[in-house]
Amino acid sequence: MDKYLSPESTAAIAGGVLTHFIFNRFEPHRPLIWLFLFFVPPFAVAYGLHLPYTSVPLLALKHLTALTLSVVLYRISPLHPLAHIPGPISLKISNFAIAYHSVRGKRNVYMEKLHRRYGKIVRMGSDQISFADAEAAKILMGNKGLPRAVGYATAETLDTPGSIMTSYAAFYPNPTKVHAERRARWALAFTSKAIRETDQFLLPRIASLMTKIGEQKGPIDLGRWFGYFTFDFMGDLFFDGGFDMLNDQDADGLWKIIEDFAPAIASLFYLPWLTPILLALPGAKDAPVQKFFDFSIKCVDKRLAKGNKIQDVTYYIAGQHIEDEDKPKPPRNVIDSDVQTGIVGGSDTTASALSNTVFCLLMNEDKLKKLRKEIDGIYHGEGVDLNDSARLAELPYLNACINETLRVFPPVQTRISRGVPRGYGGVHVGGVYLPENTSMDFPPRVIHRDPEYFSPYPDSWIPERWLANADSTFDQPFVHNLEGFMPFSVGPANCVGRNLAMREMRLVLAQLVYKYDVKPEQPDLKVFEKEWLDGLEDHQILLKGPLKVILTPRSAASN
Ligand code: HEM
Repeated sequence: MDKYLSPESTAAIAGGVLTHFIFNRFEPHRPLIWLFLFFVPPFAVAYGLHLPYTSVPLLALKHLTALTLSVVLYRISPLHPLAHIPGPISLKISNFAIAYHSVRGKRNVYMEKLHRRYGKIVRMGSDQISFADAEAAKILMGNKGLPRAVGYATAETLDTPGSIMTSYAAFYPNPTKVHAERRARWALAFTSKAIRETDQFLLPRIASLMTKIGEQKGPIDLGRWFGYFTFDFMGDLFFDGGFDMLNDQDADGLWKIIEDFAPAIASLFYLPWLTPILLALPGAKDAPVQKFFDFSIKCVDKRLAKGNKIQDVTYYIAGQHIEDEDKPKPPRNVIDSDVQTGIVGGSDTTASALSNTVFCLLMNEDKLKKLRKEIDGIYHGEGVDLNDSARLAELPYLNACINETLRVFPPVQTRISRGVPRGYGGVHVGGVYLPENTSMDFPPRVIHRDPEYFSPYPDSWIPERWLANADSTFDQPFVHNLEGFMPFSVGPANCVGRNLAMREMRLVLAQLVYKYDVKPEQPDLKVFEKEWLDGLEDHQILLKGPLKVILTPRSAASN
């Protein structure tokens, strides 16, 4: 006992608790300050108590143990400001646990389980909660809501400060203003007229996709082809072309790079302090994310060299539309980070939605037939060109299939995030108090499958629930509350590419279903389903296993 209560032990333990207090109160972010706080106190104790310096390692061990224990006990204690939010102890102790689930890619399934157990609000980290409540989401992401969580600092490197995503994050002094400026430029690129004009790239890309998939011999991974298509289209949209994955099938291995960095980026979101440390390590320059940055910087170089004659998305986000010489234009690093956000955010999401829609149709042959009947009907009955986006937008069953996929398998599965900024003073919502520095995820997948918003069979893919008079087709009380549908998020920072994505998906699905008979390579649907669901990995980017299908061109007779 004496040993533990010796003056040096008492001083080391007090130092550990004091260090915890300093971390908690001032949140120092610089690794040098941490090193100072970890290792200087043991030296100070040795010096103050006239102990030999050989005692420092043991003192350091006691200091760090006391610090760790103090942190852990505080985080699970009733004194913690998030103590009123239920959740498993393993998650309360540290953000490492949720970061681990993010690396594994099963955060979606895990969060779903936790919400079923604990309710709409779950503590999932020392300063993190998951909030599966549509009303709260609407308030907290609305016009007077909160900015994005500090986790977006992960994307802040010297090369990429402040994309449209990160500019709206809680660590900026005035995120609302900074984001509104960025968003205004982006919005110009996504007006209805601008979207219509993208048909000049979109339609040839879809034609190429349809031809290429038809040319392949044997079963194909259709999800991969959707990825090539959406990526090429983003190249057209941002860089006046130049990506050619449909032709070279990703000879540069760019999809692989994105798949490689997704788990790391997803988990670092919960540990933003770790990013600068990792970036300082030797070899960081070879990290997959750095390769992606290098690639996109070269693309921006080439695009900017072409000047302001091309009115693509980069034209607006680079401020090439600003004629007044005196008005400031976005700096190059902002253009780079905006472009990076756009090409990943616009390609992976749409490819995921397309792949999941095809998967669901393959699992439900009757619904695939129904969709085909609708498409054949307008093509043969009305002579509608299947490039006519406006007409496709009116098709009830096509839209029902897409919406139902976005509901059951939203491409952004569990993390639309917001944070209460430091110094903001905390917020009250739906009877819950969220102190400052709280980060929260709104998980679309969990909200969309809540029977309070969609019922009956909220986990099942039933496009009929989106049709007029749907209530009469169900044998149980019918709920269809669009407040609980947010695949593109809500509020001033919702998805700017929503209408374009819907246009892409309608065109691709209509033409695919019209032109090809699609069957899963795996004849046993139970196995096919299991393999597909097991292969879905939620790393914010939704990674997918192969969607192996056999395509047969529909003969003129069967059309
Ligand atoms: C099915 C396809 C898509 C889905 C499900 C989707 C979903 C989302 C979600 C959930 C957000 C986060 C919003 C928030 O934090 O509140 C977002 C933001 C964003 N998306 Fe999409 N997206 C899709 C396609 C696209 C496309 C095609 C583009 C265009 C290139 C795009 C560009 C963006 C941008 C720039 C933001 C940031 C908006 C802002 O901060 O103001 N997305 N998207």
